[in-house]
Amino acid sequence: MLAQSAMQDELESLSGLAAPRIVQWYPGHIAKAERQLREQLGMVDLILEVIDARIPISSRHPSLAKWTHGKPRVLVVNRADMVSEKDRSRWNAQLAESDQSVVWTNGVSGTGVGQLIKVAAHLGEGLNAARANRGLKARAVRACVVGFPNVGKSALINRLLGRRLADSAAKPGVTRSLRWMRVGGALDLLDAPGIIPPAFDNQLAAQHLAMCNDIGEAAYVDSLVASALVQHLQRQQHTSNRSPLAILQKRYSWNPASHPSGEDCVRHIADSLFQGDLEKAGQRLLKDFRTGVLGRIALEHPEGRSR
Ligand SMILES: Nc1nc2c(ncn2[C@@H]2O[C@H](COP(=O)(O)OP(=O)(O)OP(=O)(O)O)[C@@H](O)[C@H]2O)c(=O)[nH]1
Repeated sequence: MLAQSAMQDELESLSGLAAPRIVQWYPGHIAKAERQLREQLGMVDLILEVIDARIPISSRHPSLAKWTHGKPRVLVVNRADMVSEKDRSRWNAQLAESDQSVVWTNGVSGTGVGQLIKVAAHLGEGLNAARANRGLKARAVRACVVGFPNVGKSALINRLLGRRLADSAAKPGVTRSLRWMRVGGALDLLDAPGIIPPAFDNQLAAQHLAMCNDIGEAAYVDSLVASALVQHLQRQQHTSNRSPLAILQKRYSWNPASHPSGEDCVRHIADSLFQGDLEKAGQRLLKDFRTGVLGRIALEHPEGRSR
């Protein structure tokens, strides 16, 4: 799978962080959805694997390659608007080395969706050429949209359909059942609920998913995840006055010289805005990150280092 070694490097390089513990639940409806999805995969021609541009390593489902048995997969890197152009081109260079087609999208504005339809149509032509050779009639290409919760699958499907059919909301676990939808005459789409592995062996990947709110039904302490996020940003060594840390300092009058650690930062916000309530401070900080108030921030980089 793409960048597995980079994933190890990236995640190991974070091991110095104060590590919040992420306890993941694997509720019955997710287990059922995964079972149904795996049954449907036999009927599918093409996988549209949607990942989060901020965490292109941690948001790849570890079992997908095994389940899809060499079927063509398009890597749909959604939330392209949430990372910088520089980060996108660094990832592009790395992703170009894999044999998967890669399309960057924005599920809200629809940027990249036309390209995605073109790539799917092209793969569909190959499929129908093979069918014609076997004396079979041409048919719509069947594509399945797969990914972690909250990465933007439903938003993308609505963009592909050109109308709002799939429920899309800023919280994980909105899509609860599988259903087929038709895009024009040439593409059938299977919308699937977000899937997560039954357990997270790698707590650091789980932290990244928690920071981005892509983890589905999991339990974690917001203040600890927020504090790990601040420490992560501190390691990225931005220098500009529009860097995430500079925005944080200005927004919360936070002085890292007197309050140096991520935990100090959360505590400072708690004391100054929330009468010492660390959880409210953690939630505010995570919201700032997730809504882009702190700027465009990629948490994972292809070189295997956080920056
Ligand atoms: N900034 C930004 N937000 C996006 C993008 N794509 C989706 N979103 C937003 O992210 C939130 C989650 O999107 P959904 O489409 O519901 O995600 P999902 O993967 O279907 O979620 P589940 O139903 O939990 O599996 C919504 O508020 C979307 O508007 C994107 O490319 N950029």
